[in-house]
Amino acid sequence: MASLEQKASEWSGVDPKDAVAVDEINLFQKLGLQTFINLSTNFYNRVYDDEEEWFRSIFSNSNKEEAIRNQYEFFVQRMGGPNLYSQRKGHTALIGRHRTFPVTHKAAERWLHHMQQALDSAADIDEDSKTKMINFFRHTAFFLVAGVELKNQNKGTGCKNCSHHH
Ligand code: HEM
Repeated sequence: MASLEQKASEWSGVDPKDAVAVDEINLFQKLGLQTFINLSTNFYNRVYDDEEEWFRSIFSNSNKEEAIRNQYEFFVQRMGGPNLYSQRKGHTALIGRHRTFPVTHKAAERWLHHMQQALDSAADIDEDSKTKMINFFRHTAFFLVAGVELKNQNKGTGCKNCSHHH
C-alpha cells in the first residue's frame, strides 16, 4: 500500500526534496513574524470572501481571527521560528485536526489557489522563499487529502498509528 508520503508526492506533483526545501534556510529569520501574519491574513481574507460557496462554507464554523492566528503560528513554528503553535495548542496533529473537514482533491486545489494569490500579492516575500513555501504547501495539502481519507476509512477500526503521522 502506498504511504501517505508517496501519495502526497504523486498527487501534488511535488518532489519530496522540493517539499522540504523550506528547511534549507530559516524562513522565519529571513522574513520575520509580521510577514507571516500578513500572509495568513491575506489568505483567510480570500477564503472568507470566496465566491465559491462550497469552499467558503468549509470555514463557516471557524472564527476568522482565530484561523489566521492558528495558521501563522503553525507556519512560524514549521519554518524555523518559536513554537508558538504548540505552546498554545499542543501537538500539531494536522491530519487529526482536519478530519472533520471535507479535505478533497478539489478542496486542496482551491486552498492552494488562494494561497498562491496571497503569495503573489506579498511584496514582503522574495521569489525564492515563495517557491519554497508553495512547494511545501502543495505537498502538505495533498498529504492531508491522503491522511484524512485514510483516517476516515479506518473510522471505528482503531488505527492506533494514525495519530503519529504528523
Ligand atoms: C487541503 C485543503 C485544506 C482545507 C480544506 C483546510 C481546512 C481547514 C479548516 C476548515 C480549518 C479550521 C480553521 C481554524 O479554525 O483554524 C483548518 C485549520 C488549519 N489548517 Fe487547514 N485546510 C487545508 C489545508 C491546509 C494546509 C496545506 C495546511 C498547512 C500547510 C493547513 C494548516 C492548518 C492549520 C495549522 C490549522 C489550524 C488547526 C487548529 O489549530 O485547529 N491546512 N484547515
